[in-house]
Amino acid sequence: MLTQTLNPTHIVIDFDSTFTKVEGLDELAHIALAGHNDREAIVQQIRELTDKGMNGEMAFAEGLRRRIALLSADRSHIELLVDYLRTKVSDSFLRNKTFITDNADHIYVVSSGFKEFIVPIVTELGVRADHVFANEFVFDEEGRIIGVDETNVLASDGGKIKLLRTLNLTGDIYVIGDGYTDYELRESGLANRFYAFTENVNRPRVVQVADHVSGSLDEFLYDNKLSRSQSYPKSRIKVLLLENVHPAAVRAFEEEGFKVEFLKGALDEDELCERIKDVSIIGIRSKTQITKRVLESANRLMAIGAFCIGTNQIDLETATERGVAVFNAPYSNTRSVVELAIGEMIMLIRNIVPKSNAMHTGHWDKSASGSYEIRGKKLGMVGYGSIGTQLSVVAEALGMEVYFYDVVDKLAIGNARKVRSLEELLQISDVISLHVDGRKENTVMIGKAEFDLMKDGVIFMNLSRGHVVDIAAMAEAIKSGKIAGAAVDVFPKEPKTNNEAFESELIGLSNVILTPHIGGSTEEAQENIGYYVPGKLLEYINNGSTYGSVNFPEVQLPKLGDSHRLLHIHANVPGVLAKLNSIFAKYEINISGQYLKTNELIGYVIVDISKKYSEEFIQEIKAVEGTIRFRMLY
Ligand SMILES: NC(=O)c1ccc[n+]([C@@H]2O[C@H](COP(=O)([O-])OP(=O)(O)OC[C@H]3O[C@@H](n4cnc5c(N)ncnc54)[C@H](O)[C@@H]3O)[C@@H](O)[C@H]2O)c1
Ligand SMILES: O=C(O)CC[C@@H](O)C(=O)O
Repeated sequence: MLTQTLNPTHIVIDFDSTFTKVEGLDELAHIALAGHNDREAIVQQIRELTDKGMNGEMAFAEGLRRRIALLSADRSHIELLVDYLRTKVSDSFLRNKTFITDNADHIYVVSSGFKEFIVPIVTELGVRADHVFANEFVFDEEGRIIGVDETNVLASDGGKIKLLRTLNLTGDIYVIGDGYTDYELRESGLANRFYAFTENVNRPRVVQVADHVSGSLDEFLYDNKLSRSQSYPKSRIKVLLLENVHPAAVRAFEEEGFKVEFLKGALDEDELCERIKDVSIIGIRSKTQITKRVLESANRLMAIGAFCIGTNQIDLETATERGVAVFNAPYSNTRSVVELAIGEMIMLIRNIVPKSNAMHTGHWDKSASGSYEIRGKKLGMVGYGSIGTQLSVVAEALGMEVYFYDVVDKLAIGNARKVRSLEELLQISDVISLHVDGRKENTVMIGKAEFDLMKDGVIFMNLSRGHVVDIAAMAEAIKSGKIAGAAVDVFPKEPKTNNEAFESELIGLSNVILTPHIGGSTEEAQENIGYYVPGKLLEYINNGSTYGSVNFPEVQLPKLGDSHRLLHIHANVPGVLAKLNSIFAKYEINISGQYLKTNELIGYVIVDISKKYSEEFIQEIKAVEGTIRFRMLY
């Protein structure tokens, strides 16, 4: 196994806000004061006293007595508190119950809280009752709390230090806690290390003096190479979400225990190179350019989520070569783009935009001249992918004759007709709509020559990618009357945020609808994407599955059973699998499942193995020539 045993190290763990997410005494007050007029004010007073004590800003004993005096609780409230605390055990402690149980002889809970509610909670997770050291309440005959057992050293200032001294533990002592009194054990010289525990609360003063900061128990166990529930602590996985992705995405990653940073806008290349250094997952939309330089700065990047359809903003080749998996949302906003395209073509063919603008300046221009129905008109689509095919169906339902040109031989839906060349499509269409992907080769695929081929008075729409059209040529075609109406949603240069100005030669031209790249920006689409993309990324991170990836060989893996999963990404050169297999044979590794998929650039091998293996075995796997990235899951 890759893990060491705890022996002869002892772990001393705090209870309130460490073992559980909350402060027991604060919660007891909340329960006991139910129905009391000043409940919130009193609980707040107790919280402030707790915080002062935890931050080392008030003598502990004084704070404790003042809190008890405010309490008004009895035994029945303690029972309710215990039930409540059962639901508030810190997630990482719950996950690592096996570790706690297996190492119970070396684990101590030392708390300034009270045994009456601590013992029932921690023993359920495997802590020995005789390893719990905490205060005890004094009750009156009716069971009301009237004080603290003053003979207990933990009721006095420096109580944790006095207590630990009496334990006479031999071997190293590591303290895990969120409060200053936990740090004092280290300061006193009794403990060797202090780990500031920040899963529930982050106290800057405590973090500042800590030897280490642990965002979860898994982090502590990982740092000390101890057996744990997570192969790599999720609290160390940093997710950077840019471009105002839907809050559902933030929630999905936070619920998973990842560290999430959220920005409304995009970042330029220099900023991104700096910010991406310690990021494991990045989420972007269409504006963030993930260039080769950005990828080379990304030391820990495992996956990119494009919260949109297009992935042309990502250097996919470099991402693949560096073993970074890319996922997008291929259908989540398709319908939104289609609906906008339909609405716009009707507005344009009816010449509504100049008429509406005139009305806003007080001009009434009632006339049918230059206004048409879309029924019976020829719609020519360039690109017959997800959006093209969906638009084809809706346009046909509105009575249009649909034609399309695609570089790939696509099956026509309904009565849509395939044409053999772009030129032919441009020549026959009354309405032309671009729905090609953003590959580099499509740069300026529509320029002066293509506009010249179009019918006079054509309606032209681009809701695909900005670089596909020569904007100067388009502006000329509008001014000359070749184009009678145009809708443009995407531009060669788009502002990074809503605060940046938009500049274009199309500004001010008649019967032109300009929209700020919002074809896919509906509440429905953004919410769909906000769930879909994190789902894909989490499947990859947690399970290794790459189904739906735009650059990785696709594998849909079964859930990890009672084994460890080894994920090996390597350059697609002959012989890697054979080398890996020879290492498995050499170390007599028991394999329960093996999967391999390759694409032009990389191979992706997934092997489920029994939990018994050595560090040397792992090192040898990592050293196989051609290895790009390696990780373990369990
Ligand atoms: N405006 C927006 O907010 C918005 C929203 C979603 C998607 N998009 C963009 O719309 C475009 C289409 O999206 P999709 O989901 O339908 O993509 P898709 O990949 O399903 O379809 C693109 C189609 O274009 C074809 N194609 C590529 N180059 C071509 C060329 N030169 N000539 C003819 N056909 C060509 C492809 O073969 C493919 O069938 C993409 O660029 C996408 O980024 C924009
Ligand atoms: O939301 C975006 O930024 C991009 C929308 C669209 O262009 C896409 O590719 O899905």
